[in-house]
Amino acid sequence: MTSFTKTPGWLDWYANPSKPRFKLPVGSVDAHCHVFGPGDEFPFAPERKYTPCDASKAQLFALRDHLGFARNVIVQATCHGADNRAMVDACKASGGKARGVATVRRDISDAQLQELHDAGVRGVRFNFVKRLVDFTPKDELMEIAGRIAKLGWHVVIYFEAVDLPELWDFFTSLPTTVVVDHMGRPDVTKGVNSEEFALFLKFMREHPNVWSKVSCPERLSVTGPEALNGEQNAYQDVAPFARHVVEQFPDRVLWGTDWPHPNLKNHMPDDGLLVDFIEHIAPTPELQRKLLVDNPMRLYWPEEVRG
Ligand SMILES: O=C(O)c1cc(C(=O)O)oc(=O)c1
Repeated sequence: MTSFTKTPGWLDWYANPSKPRFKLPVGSVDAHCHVFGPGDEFPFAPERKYTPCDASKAQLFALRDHLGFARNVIVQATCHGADNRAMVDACKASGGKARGVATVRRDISDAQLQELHDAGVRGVRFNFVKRLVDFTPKDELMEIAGRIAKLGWHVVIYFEAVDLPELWDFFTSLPTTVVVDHMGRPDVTKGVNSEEFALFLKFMREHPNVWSKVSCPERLSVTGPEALNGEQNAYQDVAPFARHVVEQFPDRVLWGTDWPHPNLKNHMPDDGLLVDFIEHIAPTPELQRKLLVDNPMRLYWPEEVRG
């Protein structure tokens, strides 16, 4: 029995997901997923903004195998704050099949950074979504970015589209590869030709060090239909956004399930059907291979990539 009480209304991850119809390329990477606790083993952080259900490494690895992925990139979830133990434990237990993205504070020592590196961490996450984290001063983040750059790591940024103008100067002065979570959370009701999305595309076009995860249609969608009950055309309002980014920047996109899908309010998607969504955003075998294999391998397992 866990000693934590979930946030009221919390939706647990979908049990018994379907087998995807879409056949993932060999060596595909789920490049955005999390572990939650288990809370009794790896307590959630006191400063967290939500308390989730447990989602263990064994459950993540079972999902990986069921869906047909070869590897995972485990991103530190905000409910664990800067306590990376659950994520690090999962990376170490994966037998080299998982790499990690950590959250660190400026007081982390060089030796601790090296320990994270040895466990498989290759990036840090800076979060600007106000419902998830308290504000961290930009000079602190820049100092961290300078230190992790020396390890060859990158910075993952999570923000809402409306905040991009204010964050632009900070983002464009980061000294590393910069990976945007969930396409910078566009408001899909504004349409793919909106000024807001144009700014995001400009951000990527003018800065070749910026990559994007084309993930989380279930989070961004307003009209669905939801990836449930065998739906093969889920999230039609999000697909044009993701497809646009994939086609414009085929060598700088990543895809992930976002399992166990923190903070969804309306529904919990069937992860098998989420995988089927990939064909709608990366319509050719070449785009699929880049999105799911070549790009994540280059970023997270460069030592295994020849040339
Ligand atoms: O939109 C979210 O609620 C969310 C939260 C987290 C996290 O708490 O780390 O991560 C995500 O990728 C998305």
